[in-house]
Amino acid sequence: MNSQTHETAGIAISASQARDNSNRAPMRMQDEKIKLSVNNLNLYYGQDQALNNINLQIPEKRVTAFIGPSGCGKSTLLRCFNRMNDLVDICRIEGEILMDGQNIYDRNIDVAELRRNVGMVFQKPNPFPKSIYENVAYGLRLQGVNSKRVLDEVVERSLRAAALWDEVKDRLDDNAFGMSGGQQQRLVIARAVAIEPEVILLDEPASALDPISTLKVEELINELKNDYTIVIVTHNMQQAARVSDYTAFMYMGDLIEFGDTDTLFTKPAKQQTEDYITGRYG
Ligand SMILES: Nc1ncnc2c1ncn2[C@@H]1O[C@H](COP(=O)(O)OP(=O)(O)OP(=O)(O)O)[C@@H](O)[C@H]1O
Repeated sequence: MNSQTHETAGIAISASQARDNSNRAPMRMQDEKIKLSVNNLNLYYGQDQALNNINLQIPEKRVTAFIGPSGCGKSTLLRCFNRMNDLVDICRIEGEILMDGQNIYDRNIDVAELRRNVGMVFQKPNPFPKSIYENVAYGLRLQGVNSKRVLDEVVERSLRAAALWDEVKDRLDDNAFGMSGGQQQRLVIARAVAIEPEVILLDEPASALDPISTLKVEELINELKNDYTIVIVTHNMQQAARVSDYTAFMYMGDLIEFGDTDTLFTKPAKQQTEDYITGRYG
């Protein structure tokens, strides 16, 4: 063990244990198909620059985590992938983000269509004040799907995908507000999955949940990556080590280091990454 690995031993053990438990093959970026490619991205809120020349490639059907201290730009970068920042008047973007080779910031991009392909789940579960069934069916109804047979199928499939079906199948007509916080968060994930996006963005999806619900959401993320490209923002480094295949460490709007999660946590290339994962700041 070299000195760097020694110094990061606390996290290194958690990361490797987490990976031992998950049967994941070692990840190599050169073997991956790239889903999202961030090229020379600068983002400003008014006069303040929040992202500085970010270059990053997000592999398909893998989990990529963004970590870093509060205010470093993790959520801002995440929100670039479904153009949520368009809703902030003072926000301005330079550079490009390619999804399957197409710049999502091109003038002719249909942003509503983009957001159907890039679903998003927030920190606080936000079900609609409707039944469990109608929460999941919502996106399809918006698309004009009214066939009960189709909706029934999609609702069941999505709730199964979100590991929630067995818990709620006998109370689909109950209001979603009667569910626990952890169930609500899985319901919101089912709602996102129902419209079959290609990418799912998760912004601290477990930070408002108890440890058991957190574990369920983490297990769910591990399942979902079979079908979806997942990008997750988390404050919790053990969580990043447990759920992600690749990790990006950000600091003050810069992408400091990006790599496969094992390497980043056990042999970080940059001193700043090592300082952060060993708890020296943040
Ligand atoms: N809507 C906004 N208007 C102006 N500035 C913003 C806006 N949203 C974020 N910022 C600023 O951009 C910077 C990055 O914020 P961001 O929320 O992306 O960081 P973060 O790493 O996700 O933080 P946290 O972990 O605390 O959620 C911060 O300085 C923040 O104050």
